[in-house]
Amino acid sequence: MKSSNNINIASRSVLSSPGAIRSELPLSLDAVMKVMDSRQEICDILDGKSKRLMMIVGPCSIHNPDSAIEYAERLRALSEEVKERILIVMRVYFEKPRTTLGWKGLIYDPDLNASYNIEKGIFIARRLMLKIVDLGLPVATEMLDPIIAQYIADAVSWAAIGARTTEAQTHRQLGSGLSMPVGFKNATDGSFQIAIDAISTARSEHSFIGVLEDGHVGVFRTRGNPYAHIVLRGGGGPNYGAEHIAFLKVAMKKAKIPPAIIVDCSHANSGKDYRKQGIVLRDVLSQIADGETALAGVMLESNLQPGAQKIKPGEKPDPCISITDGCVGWEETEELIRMSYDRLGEIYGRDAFKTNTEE
Ligand SMILES: O=C[C@H](O)[C@H](O)COP(=O)(O)O
Ligand SMILES: C=C(OP(=O)(O)O)C(=O)O
Repeated sequence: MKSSNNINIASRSVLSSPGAIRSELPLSLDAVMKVMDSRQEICDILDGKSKRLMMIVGPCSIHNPDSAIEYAERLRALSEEVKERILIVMRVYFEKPRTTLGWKGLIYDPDLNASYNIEKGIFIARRLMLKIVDLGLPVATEMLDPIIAQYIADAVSWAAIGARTTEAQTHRQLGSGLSMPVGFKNATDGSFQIAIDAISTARSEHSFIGVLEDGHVGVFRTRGNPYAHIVLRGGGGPNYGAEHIAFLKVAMKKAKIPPAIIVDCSHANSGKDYRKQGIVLRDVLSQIADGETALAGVMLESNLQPGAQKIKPGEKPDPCISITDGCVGWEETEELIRMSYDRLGEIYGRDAFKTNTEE
């Protein structure tokens, strides 16, 4: 029969519902407590109640679950050592927003060969997130597809809305209903007004259509997310300098948004050169030393090995090197985190952090 529909659809298939996958891979009570506790720690940092620096650290994208676990084990051990002054949250990114075309992340294409076994990708991603939570590391991820959020959000402590989607109503609505603090990136051209608008929007109530636990379509009514905040990622040059922060704070005040800012040391802030992330981090720490209290956290793109590689058809990529943006390697990651720990001790004095460990 002639149809006016699905002209450009090559095929469709059923995907297990969020509820089905979540009950096959449930979050234990202990994991729920860990997620809730770390979300609260992040809120305390964003509120300025805790002087700790949040460091969101990890691969640009995960393409090999075993390497991600090895990375998480190292990061977990280090996070224990620095926890008095730094809250480490691991970047566990499974969805990549592309400028044009490219691999879209482990959830979309877990076999890295354009076979797009999305159901397999969701299982791998959720299993991995649960393992990382069990290890004791809070998880950060980008929420790109609003439906995918239903499959993984319960394991996530900090969410990002990326530069390419911050302006979208869909993502602002999604952010308004997320249970964890959500960071909106500034636009790819470097302007931050769309992020400020996104934050005000996500802090408000919304009604929209989404997918329910059982896979049916439903209407969601949200309360608004009081912990929507900004992430500066640069664009057309860096935007983390003291002059940018001062300018941004005026705009945030005007929009009645609390002054909590995260600086992404990668992307356009490093000119996409992973070796420059340390420069950004050091600048942020200097601003904190100069008395800037709005800088709540930083993001570092880091992997077991430094740099990036291209996926070659028919070849397995090195499991320890990024297949998206270049990352600092483990050695430099450790150095940067330890340097930040020492610097924060110098800035605030050792006693300033006591309340965080005496709980
Ligand atoms: O963080 C990753 C990338 O910067 C983002 O996904 C865009 O990548 P692309 O410009 O290579 O597509
Ligand atoms: C895609 C990312 O960043 P942005 O949205 O800032 O490009 C990312 O952090 O992986």
